[in-house]
Amino acid sequence: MAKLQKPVAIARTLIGGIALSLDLPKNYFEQRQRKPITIQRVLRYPPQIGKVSLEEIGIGAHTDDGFLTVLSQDTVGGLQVKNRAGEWVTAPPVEGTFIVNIGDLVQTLTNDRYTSTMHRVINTSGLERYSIPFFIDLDFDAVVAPVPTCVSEALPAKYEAYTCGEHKFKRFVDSYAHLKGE
Ligand SMILES: O=C(O)CCC(=O)C(=O)O
Ligand SMILES: [Fe+2]
Repeated sequence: MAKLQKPVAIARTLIGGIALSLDLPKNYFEQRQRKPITIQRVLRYPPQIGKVSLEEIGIGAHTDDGFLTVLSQDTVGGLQVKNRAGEWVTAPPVEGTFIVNIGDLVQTLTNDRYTSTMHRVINTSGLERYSIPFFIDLDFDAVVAPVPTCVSEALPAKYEAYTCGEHKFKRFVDSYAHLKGE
């Protein structure tokens, strides 16, 4: 439990900061996070040796489908992040720090002012890698649409409203080929 408290506290602080950065009250998102969907996972990446096909890497290129991800990784490395210029850059482990990814919900809420980070893991270190991502979303039925301060006549809303649960479900189905079309 103690281990979970740190990412939760970091996420809460950052979520307040994101609201303030958008000229919204600090607790703006908390009103939609009374019982937010949260998941913490432990991931193990076996080492990959030789020529690595992009279809068979540790975790393929994706964005996180929630609000924020607070990730701790061991010292092995392998996480890569796509920057705005479209280049893959490494996100090396830095002791005592967490990596924070912006998720899809923030991209919609901010009308693309903040974009969800494309990232992937390729573990060619020859060692096992472990990471522990903590995902925090909104309430299942929270409505997600661009917030008023990110919409103007010059910058109309780019997204139709959807619920957090709808988006998570859609992304879940999209990531498993056998569930599509059911
Ligand atoms: O293991 C990592 O560094 C990233 C994990 C990740 O991107 C995910 O679980 O969504
Ligand atoms: Fe991810």
